[in-house]
Amino acid sequence: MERRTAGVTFAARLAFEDIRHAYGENQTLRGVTLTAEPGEVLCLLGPSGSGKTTLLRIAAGIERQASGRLLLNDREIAGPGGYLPPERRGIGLMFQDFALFPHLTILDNVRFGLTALSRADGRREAMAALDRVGMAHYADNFPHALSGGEQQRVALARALAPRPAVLLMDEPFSGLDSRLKDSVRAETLAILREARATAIVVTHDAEEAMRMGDRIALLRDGLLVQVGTAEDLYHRPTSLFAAGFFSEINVFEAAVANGHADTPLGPVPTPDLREGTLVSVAIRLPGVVISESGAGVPARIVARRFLGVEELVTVAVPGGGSSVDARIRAGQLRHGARDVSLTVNERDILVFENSGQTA
Ligand SMILES: Nc1ncnc2c1ncn2[C@@H]1O[C@H](COP(=O)(O)OP(=O)(O)OP(=O)(O)O)[C@@H](O)[C@H]1O
Repeated sequence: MERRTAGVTFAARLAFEDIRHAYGENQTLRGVTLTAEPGEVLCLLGPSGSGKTTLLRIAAGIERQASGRLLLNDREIAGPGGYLPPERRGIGLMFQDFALFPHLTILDNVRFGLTALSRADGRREAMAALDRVGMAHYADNFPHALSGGEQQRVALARALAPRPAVLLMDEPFSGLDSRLKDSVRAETLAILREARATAIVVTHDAEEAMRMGDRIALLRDGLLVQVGTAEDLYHRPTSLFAAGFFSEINVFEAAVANGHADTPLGPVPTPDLREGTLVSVAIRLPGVVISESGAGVPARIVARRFLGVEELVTVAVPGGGSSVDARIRAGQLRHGARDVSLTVNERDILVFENSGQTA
């Protein structure tokens, strides 16, 4: 009997080439070019409505793009040259609610995608997939007997059982409570690594993207803003938007004068920018250092919020107009402290030329 995924290499390259799509007047994707490399976990990150799910639906073949090409291992699977229907792509899907069929056993749920196999082969493959996620002993149970995290693992087994060349996951952990989320996420990542699957994971949570992704593709309004490792996006964001997505920041607008941009926290050198250039200076919250004695910009504490390990402090800077936020180690500042001075860690300052973008 023919294997449904026969001929497909496990761990494939999936390339989006200038993908455009619209729903009526709404331009959802405006030319996205992006490649998921074999065996990597690529996270699609972006705010609600940025086009992440649409891109995933196009990859799966549920949606057909208006223009552009989709290539699986250099073979065009959607585009002017042809269109391969979803069931022949060897691309697996795991959606947000990962709904298991309540009336089927765990084994039958996993076997569901293996209909091209003989009964015995289907059972063997499904058991192997369940074993991989540590759920083989639940094979004869029904979904309602399982916790949310266990159900998620079964859903992962179901998605991996047909050995997809690429696995697409849309907010796969959003249904789990936050305590469970961390462990299930770590387990999922380990299973993806072991299966050496290429995976594209959609999330709107930057920390989740940093935890899971070998690389992260940041989307906004249907455009790819930046793609790179977590370190690239955190340390070298190319826009104020990217900076604001990966860290909490204070933002100050300024015009470059005498090689500096003036901020309420002091002048920031801008050696590469022309005089008069309008810039946004972003200062990460943990980069604002507060002390009760010592040099720095004088400021007054206006609010403090205890957050456990850290404390969120809001200070007013005389003549600064707006307030400044800082994240400090809890207990570092005396209870009742009022007049303080501020300095800034250089590595937490980012300067962006203004081009009409907002955080
Ligand atoms: N079937 C549809 N019909 C009409 N408009 C749609 C449809 N699907 C998506 N859209 C619109 O396309 C845009 C992008 O949606 P998409 O779901 O791809 O974004 P997203 O980044 O995944 O957002 P979220 O995180 O909220 O799921 C949105 O403005 C959305 O309203």
